[in-house]
Amino acid sequence: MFASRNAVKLAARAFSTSVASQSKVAVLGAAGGIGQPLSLLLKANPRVTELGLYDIVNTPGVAADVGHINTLSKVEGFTAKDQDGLKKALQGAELVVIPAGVPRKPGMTRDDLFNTNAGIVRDLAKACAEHCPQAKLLIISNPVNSTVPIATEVFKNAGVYDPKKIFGVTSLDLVRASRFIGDKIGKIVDVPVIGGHAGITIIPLFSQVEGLSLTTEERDALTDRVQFGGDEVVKAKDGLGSATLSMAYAGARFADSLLRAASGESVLEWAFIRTDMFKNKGLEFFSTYVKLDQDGVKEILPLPENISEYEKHLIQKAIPELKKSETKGSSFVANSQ
Ligand SMILES: NC(=O)C1=CN([C@@H]2O[C@H](COP(=O)(O)OP(=O)(O)OC[C@H]3O[C@@H](n4cnc5c(N)ncnc54)[C@H](O)[C@@H]3O)[C@@H](O)[C@H]2O)C=CC1
Ligand SMILES: O=C([O-])CC(=O)C(=O)O
Repeated sequence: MFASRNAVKLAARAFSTSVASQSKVAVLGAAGGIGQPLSLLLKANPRVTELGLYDIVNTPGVAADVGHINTLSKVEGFTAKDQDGLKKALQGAELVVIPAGVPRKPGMTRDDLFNTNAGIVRDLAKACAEHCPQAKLLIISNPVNSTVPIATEVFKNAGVYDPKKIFGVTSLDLVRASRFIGDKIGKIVDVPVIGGHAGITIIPLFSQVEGLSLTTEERDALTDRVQFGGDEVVKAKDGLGSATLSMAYAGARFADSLLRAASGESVLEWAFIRTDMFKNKGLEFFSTYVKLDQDGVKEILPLPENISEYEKHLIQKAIPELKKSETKGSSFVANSQ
């Protein structure tokens, strides 16, 4: 009893303490492997005043369970069977987090999920554009490098697109990079990760970690581990899906950053967003360093000037891959009009 009360306090303390006036967060895919622990962490966040949980199945149980946690936020769960369930989950949302869709099995790439997840994200984005066009969208569903362009095209078609408000969540890459370096140096430091969220498009910037010295072999091995960290979990889960708990942690952290920014704090984050940074290469989306405010992205910061030659080379290799995924996503929406 005492332990569980402390656990809630500890979870609440993991987030910042002053509470914004009203912050409804909707989770689409709330009954899934990520959706459940993410809903739990959001319920423990004192900044969240209301949770709208939506999934095609099983959401009432998740809502009832999470709803017993003794923070003051209201929790409602809806399924596809409920009349206007999706609309009710979305109305009034400040943030919509989307982990809906299928996860990988061993041997698959994230792009292999496109055929199933593209349509799911397109349809959920349509509902967001209709019922909460001002909300910030946090897209977790893979392949992120394509699902963010998909949501963007949907919002453009609906005439409500604001590039400051659509985010691909790449926070898990930062969490992993920080963890793997932590193992080496014995303390937890931030490691910037830029690019995208699939294999070689994931680019950790170890050059930006103050005082870190890596041999070429260590740098190559750590870069590879961050780029293919998702595969490590897929393999270990052996057919039962991909990262869920670490993703929920990373997603809750990113949501908290946006809620803090919404309440007036100046917040710096890394996210996959619309940017002109590589416009000359025809690329529209890239994960990079952003300042957040109450409207979402306030400013996109330039890449650090002192990134290494090795990291510059990784960026050049990632750009064509990113471009391919981006075009695949936007063409999907254009062809499914
Ligand atoms: N961005 C990132 O760093 C990461 C992304 N992912 C991705 O997140 C997604 C979800 O992964 P898991 O939670 O493990 O999968 P899961 O299969 O456990 O859960 C997905 C949930 O989505 C629901 N769903 C399916 N269609 C829906 C719809 N139209 N509307 C609402 N809900 C719907 C399902 O009923 C299920 O409950 C996958 O695409 C996975 O690849 C996973 C880990 C990290
Ligand atoms: O690997 C996957 O399919 C899930 C994911 O995006 C990750 O864990 O980074």
